[in-house]
Amino acid sequence: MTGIVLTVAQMYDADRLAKADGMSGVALMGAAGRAVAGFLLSRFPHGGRVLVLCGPGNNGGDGFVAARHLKAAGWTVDLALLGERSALKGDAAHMADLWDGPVLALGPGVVAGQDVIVDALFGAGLSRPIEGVAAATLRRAALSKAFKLAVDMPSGVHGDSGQIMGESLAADATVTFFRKKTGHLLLPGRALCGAITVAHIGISDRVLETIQPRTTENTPVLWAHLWPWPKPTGHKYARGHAVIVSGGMANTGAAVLAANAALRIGAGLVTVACPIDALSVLAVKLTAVMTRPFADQAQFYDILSDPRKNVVLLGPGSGVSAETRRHVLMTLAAGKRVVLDADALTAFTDRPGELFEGERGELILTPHEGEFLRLFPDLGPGIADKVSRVRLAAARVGAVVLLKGGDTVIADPDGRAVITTNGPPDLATAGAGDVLAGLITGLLAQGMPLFEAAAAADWVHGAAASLFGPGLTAEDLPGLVPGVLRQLKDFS
Ligand SMILES: NC(=O)C1=CN([C@@H]2O[C@H](COP(=O)(O)OP(=O)(O)OC[C@H]3O[C@@H](n4cnc5c(N)ncnc54)[C@H](OP(=O)(O)O)[C@@H]3O)[C@@H](O)[C@H]2O)[C@@H](O)CC1
Ligand SMILES: [K+]
Repeated sequence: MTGIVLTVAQMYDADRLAKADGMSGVALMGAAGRAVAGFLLSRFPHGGRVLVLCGPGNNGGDGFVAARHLKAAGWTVDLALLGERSALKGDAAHMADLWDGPVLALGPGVVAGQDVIVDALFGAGLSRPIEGVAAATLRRAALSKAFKLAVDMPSGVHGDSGQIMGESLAADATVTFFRKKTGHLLLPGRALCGAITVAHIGISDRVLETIQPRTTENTPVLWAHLWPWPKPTGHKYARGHAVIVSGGMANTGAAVLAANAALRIGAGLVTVACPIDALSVLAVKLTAVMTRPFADQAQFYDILSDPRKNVVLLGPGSGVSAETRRHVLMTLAAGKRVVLDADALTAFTDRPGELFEGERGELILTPHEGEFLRLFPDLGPGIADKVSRVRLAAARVGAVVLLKGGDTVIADPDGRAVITTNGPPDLATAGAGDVLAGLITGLLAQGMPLFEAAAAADWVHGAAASLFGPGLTAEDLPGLVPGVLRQLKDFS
């Protein structure tokens, strides 16, 4: 059960189920606080001076535990609490009673040259924007050169959405418990967590059988077993035939990027279908990729009629037009596996229903945020976290939806979702989306299931970009794929 990510509500369920199974709240909190202290003891073996910022709930309770262990290990510990000590309840009150040092009143003045700041103000229970003295203290702490360790979540980051509520404190590292939460992986939250350690605090994995989480971090564990490695007995026709529809003469670049990517990731054959005027341009740019011109709809349909052509990518460079719309609808009706990107999505602005009606083959949509909002104007960022939004869209259209970004989310209509975290910022470059669409198309040609193909392609895209680093352009990406495939082959 690797890579599983929980919502805040699911984490509270895990807590409840662990307690029903005999774990005590004090034992859980004791383990959580010990894990925080343990992180610092191994990171700073010579000790130091630490400030522990404690909030009024159980996140603060973890802070009291960590403070006690650090003091016992010889650290100089300053501890500051938001609110009255007498207002603490339950396990947090118990842990505060075990703390035998002074308790300062929280305020900016408590930040005073410490080596480490432990942020145990708010975790899963953050319920409104941070204001007042808590916000002022976090702002002051942000100016400190101290190493900042967040307990569970950086305070101010919402555990589900990763959004900042009012104020926040960027951490150098975060210690969370049992499993990561979606807010650790979605932006901007992920950027505030630093390196994340998941500590085991005695909750059994068995609780997951009841909780049935549906979200995972995108790693090869999810899909490497389905990777379509070529077989010794195979031939190119067994590896599928992808069709990529190009735009006209002035818009061939996107299809070229996608076609090269599809071939690199292993599609047996790739044909770029193009308007007649684009043929001479494409013929110069493509060698292993075939070209096939069409003059009208009948000829376009003729290209689709070959049953060996099993997947079609439309959208990159195709133009937002009635013709693009017609091509999409014809391809869907032909029962092919279809990848829709860019203009093929925008062409259905205000009429997305047309995409989702009638009999059709398997479909995946790969919008960026703007394209997503054109198709699903009621599923904007304001309504829920990104995972929930994409999941709703996928269920509505009965298609896999991949919403791009630094925190790409992919959802299947059956409710599964993944969050991709390996893409470096260098991927924000022209044409990178065309390469991604091509990678997905190439895996679909080889018969990989849609959801896993999208996740695998997105991960390979991120890994390829990471191999290159700064200065990356989209043209570099297909050539980096073999290096990633070699790593994957060792893995699987
Ligand atoms: N689940 C588990 O298995 C385990 C969980 N553990 C730990 O428990 C943490 C969750 O604890 P929690 O539920 O007590 O929530 P927490 O984050 O302390 O905040 C709630 C308090 O803050 C207050 N408050 C909220 N927002 C506020 C604001 N903006 N400004 C001001 N106040 C605000 C809120 O007030 P209220 O909304 O009730 O008025 C309430 O008093 C979790 O992150 C982990 O660290 C571990 O011990 C191990 C096992
Ligand atoms: K915190």
